[in-house]
This record gives sequence, C-alpha cells and structure tokens, in this order.
Amino acid sequence: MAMHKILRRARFFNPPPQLITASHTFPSSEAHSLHLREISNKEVRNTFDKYDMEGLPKCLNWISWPNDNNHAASYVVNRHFTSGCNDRCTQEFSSKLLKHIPEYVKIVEVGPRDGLQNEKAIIPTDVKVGLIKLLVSSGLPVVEATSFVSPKWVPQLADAKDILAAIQNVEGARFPVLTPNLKGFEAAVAAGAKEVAVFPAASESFSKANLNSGIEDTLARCRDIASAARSFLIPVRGYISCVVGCPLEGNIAPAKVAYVAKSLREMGCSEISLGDTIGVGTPGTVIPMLEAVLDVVPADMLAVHFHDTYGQALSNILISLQMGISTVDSSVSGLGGCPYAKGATGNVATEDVVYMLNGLGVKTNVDLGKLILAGDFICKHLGRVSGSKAATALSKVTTLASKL
Ligand SMILES: CC(C)(COP(=O)([O-])OP(=O)([O-])OC[C@H]1O[C@@H](n2cnc3c(N)ncnc32)[C@H](O)[C@@H]1OP(=O)([O-])[O-])[C@@H](O)C(=O)NCCC(=O)NCCSC(=O)C[C@@](C)(O)CC(=O)[O-]
Repeated sequence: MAMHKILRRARFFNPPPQLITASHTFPSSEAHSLHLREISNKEVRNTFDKYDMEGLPKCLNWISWPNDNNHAASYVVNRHFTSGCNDRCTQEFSSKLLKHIPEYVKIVEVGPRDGLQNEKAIIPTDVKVGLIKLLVSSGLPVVEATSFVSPKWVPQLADAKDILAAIQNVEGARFPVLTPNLKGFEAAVAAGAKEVAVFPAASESFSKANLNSGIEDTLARCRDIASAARSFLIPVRGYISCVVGCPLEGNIAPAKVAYVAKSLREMGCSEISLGDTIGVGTPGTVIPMLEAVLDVVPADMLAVHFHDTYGQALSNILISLQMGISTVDSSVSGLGGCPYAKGATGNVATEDVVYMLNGLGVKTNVDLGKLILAGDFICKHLGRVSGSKAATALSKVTTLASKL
C-alpha cells in the first residue's frame, strides 16, 4: 500500500499508537515506509510533513520526546486521548444524547479506603501515604483516606490515626474518612479528620453483616454522628450500600434506597453516595433506583459509587451523568471490594472514568498520566496488574514510545 494511503488511513485511527502499529505491519521496502525503530525522528517528521497530514502535528510532538517516558505518557494521555480530538463529534451529539451531561465531574477517589480495606496482607502505612500523595498530585479533589472502624472487623485499616497524622500537611485535596459510630467519629476528629462519612445500607441483612446492626439502628447511629459533626462544622457524607443488589437478599427495591437516602438528607448529610456494593447493577436497574432517589434528594447532592464486578460500571456512570449526577466515586486501578460482600470485585477504575470523561469533553482536572503513575505504584506494591483497562492500554503505548 502506498505510504500516503497508510498515513491517510492512520489519520482516521487518530491515536498515534495505532499509527505505530500500522507502521509495523507494512514492509520497510516501501519508499516512505515508516519503520519507526529504524529511522530517525527527523525522518519521521519529514515524512509527515511531506504528506501534510491534518492532525498529525500532535503525533510529531509526541515523537519528538522519544526517550522521555513521562513526557511521552503525559502527552499521549493528556493531549491526544482527550476530547480535544473529538470536539466536533462531541458537539454534534451534545444537543441530543449528551445534553444533561455536566461540564465538570467531581471524582471522589476511594482507593486508599475502599480499594485497600479488603487486602489480606497488611500494607505498610508509608505505602498508603505514598499512594494518597500521588493521587493528590494527579489533581483528584477528594481522596477518601481511611476508616475509623473496628480493627477486628477491618484489620487493614487499623493504622487510620497514623495515616491522618501523615497527611495533615498535604494540600490540594479533601480527605474524608469512614466512621460507623460515635467512637469512630471521636477518634477521627481527634486524629484531625475534617470530613467524615457514615455508611448505612438499603439491605437489612447486609447492614447486619457489615455493621452488626439493622437499618434503623444504623440510621440512629448516623444521626448521632451527624449531630456531633454539626457542632464541629464537619461535613458528613452518607453512603448507602447495596442500592440495587445485596449479596444476601438479592434485588433491592428502589423505594428502600429512597427511604435511606431521605433519612440521610434529613439528618443533614451534605452528599449521599449510592453504592452498588457488589457491582450487579445495569442501567436497567440503576435507572429506576435513581428515579426513586431523585424524588427525595436533588441530583447535586448525589454521588454514584459503582463496583465493576459485571463490567457495568461505566455504562451505569454514563446513565447517572445523563440523569444529572455530577459526583462519581472510583478507585485507582480498580482496587477494592467489601470484606462483608462476598464475590464483590473492585470499584470502577478511576483511570477508566477519567478516560471516558475526557472523551466526553467533561472536565475533571485530573491528570491521567499522573493518575496512572499512582496506579503503577500501588499495583507494584501489591504485585498485581492494574484493573484499569485505560491504564493498561496507555501503559503499552508508553512502552512503545520509550522504544522509539
Ligand atoms: C460498627 C462496628 C464497630 C460494630 O461492631 P461491634 O462488634 O458490634 O461493636 P461493639 O460496639 O460491640 O465493639 C466491639 C469492639 O470494637 C471496638 N470498636 C467499636 N467501634 C469502634 C471503632 N469505630 N473504632 C475502633 N474500635 C471500635 C470496641 O471498642 C470493642 O472493642 P473491644 O472492647 O472488643 O476491644 C463494626 O461492625 C465495624 O467496624 N464495621 C465496619 C465494617 C466496614 O468497615 N466495612 C467496610 C466498609 S462499608 C463498604 O465498604 C461499603 C461502601 C461504603 O464502600 C459503599 C459500597 O461499596 O457500596
């Protein structure tokens, strides 16, 4: 195939990695063949210039940093794979399918808490603190740091006090912590917490399994926390677990979720996060649940919290955005799972959420390249590959770039 055809085709497969892959599949005997490993950057630039390909200057910038991994990664991630290259198509759709999508989405990173709480081997405190700092440096506005729960119930988070002490001077993000009862709330405040979260469930059985108390007793404890928090001017987030399905009871009726949401609102929670704890929801079950909750709590007070057990999290998030919700919980590298919800896998990966939002032209202020570095850091420590599809794909791109 003539080189200009290869390049023209490459333009439609706009991201550079595909361009590179394509180049490897064509014979280097071609007059202007683009065997990137064998020709210099200058020659690559000349080849692109010769064909005056629209959009390719972006590739050239990228190629001009071949030996700087971070640069290449950050370029690919931040410039090439953003809505920037899709502006036209985003605008076309915006009046129809995307008209309710918010311009900005607040991402609440729950990796250090929800992501790690289920890990069996105890992770050193300084690794958790290192992770939190990397997450903050990626631009995430809220990083849920830990939980002040019973160490007998969640041994992994027994170092909650030390974590808060170590991040007292970290600026740029808020660090809420989970508190199941007044004991936990008092310990959190003493350790310097400025925001807390309570976490009742919409399922009676799960509530008992997770908190050793039923829904009503748990709500009473939440009320105690909310009232104590008011006197400290501490905002309280209210989670609801099992909003579409429960590992013990099966399907959960939307009315039950709305009841708990209304109770949390009435006790003064500033934000209510709807948790699909075991990741069974699909848009088919999430929509009626959200409709019921939206009857009692406005969209700007709601967040969604999807686990990705069945691979449905991104579609559920998209639906939630279309229904006016603009706060999304996620966990770097898709870490996570609840120790009291058997079979539940990780939260939706933050990298995947940011990638999707970038593609939609929605602002998050998160630097995907830096976020991927945070994911690499914790995955290396855990000896595990990332659960994020976007991070995995983009890391391959970076590897290719570093070989150029
Ligand atoms: C609520 C309790 C404590 C009740 O547990 P309990 O056993 O009924 O509590 P208790 O009051 O009888 O006390 C038992 C022991 O725990 C101590 N204790 C009591 N409270 C605390 C505390 N705050 N901090 C530290 N220690 C505490 C207390 O002092 C006592 O110590 P002992 O005298 O035996 O030495 C327990 O069930 C618990 O800690 N549960 C937390 C479980 C948890 O963290 N699960 C995961 C988070 S939820 C989740 O993941 C869902 C979510 C939010 O992410 C949304 C989603 O994904 O959908």
